[in-house]
Amino acid sequence: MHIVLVEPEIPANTGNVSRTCSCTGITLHLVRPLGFSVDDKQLKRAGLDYWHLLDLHYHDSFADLQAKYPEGRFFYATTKAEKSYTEFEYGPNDFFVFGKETRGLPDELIDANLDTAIRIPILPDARSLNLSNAVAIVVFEALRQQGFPGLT
Ligand SMILES: C[S@@+](CC[C@H](N)C(=O)[O-])C[C@H]1O[C@@H](n2cnc3c(N)ncnc32)[C@H](O)[C@@H]1O
Repeated sequence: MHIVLVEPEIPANTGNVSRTCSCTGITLHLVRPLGFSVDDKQLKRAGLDYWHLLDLHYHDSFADLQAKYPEGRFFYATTKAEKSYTEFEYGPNDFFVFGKETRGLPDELIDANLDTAIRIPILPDARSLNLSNAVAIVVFEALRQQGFPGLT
């Protein structure tokens, strides 16, 4: 599976997501521009000593990434989705796309992909979950559905 962070801004969040990906064998894609340097201390600290396990790819734009994976099925995590993340059956070649901390995913991207936009239920008055927590919730549902492949 693949996690895509579109223009992440907070290094500790990307560090946490890196660690989740390292521990589960999920590929991480970072779409530029990033709001931090990849040498950032907070990024490294959150990822601890798991970096050697991480399959990490950088892309100059989301369109670039999609062009590299024409067979991929893309799910878009957003509070604006109508469907819950539990409504789909996920597979090993799926991509899960997450937006930046301040603004989320661009409206045009969501509007063009409403059929595979997924929402984690939260209270109506709450704005959103933390990015790295949202990633962990979705990833572990997808892994659970597939019997936690290769994990003990
Ligand atoms: C901090 S949130 C962005 C908040 C932004 N103000 C917004 O309204 O989208 C960062 C990312 O985490 C994911 N996220 C956070 N809460 C979510 C939820 N309840 N359902 C689905 N995705 C969520 C989305 O991918 C979002 O773009």
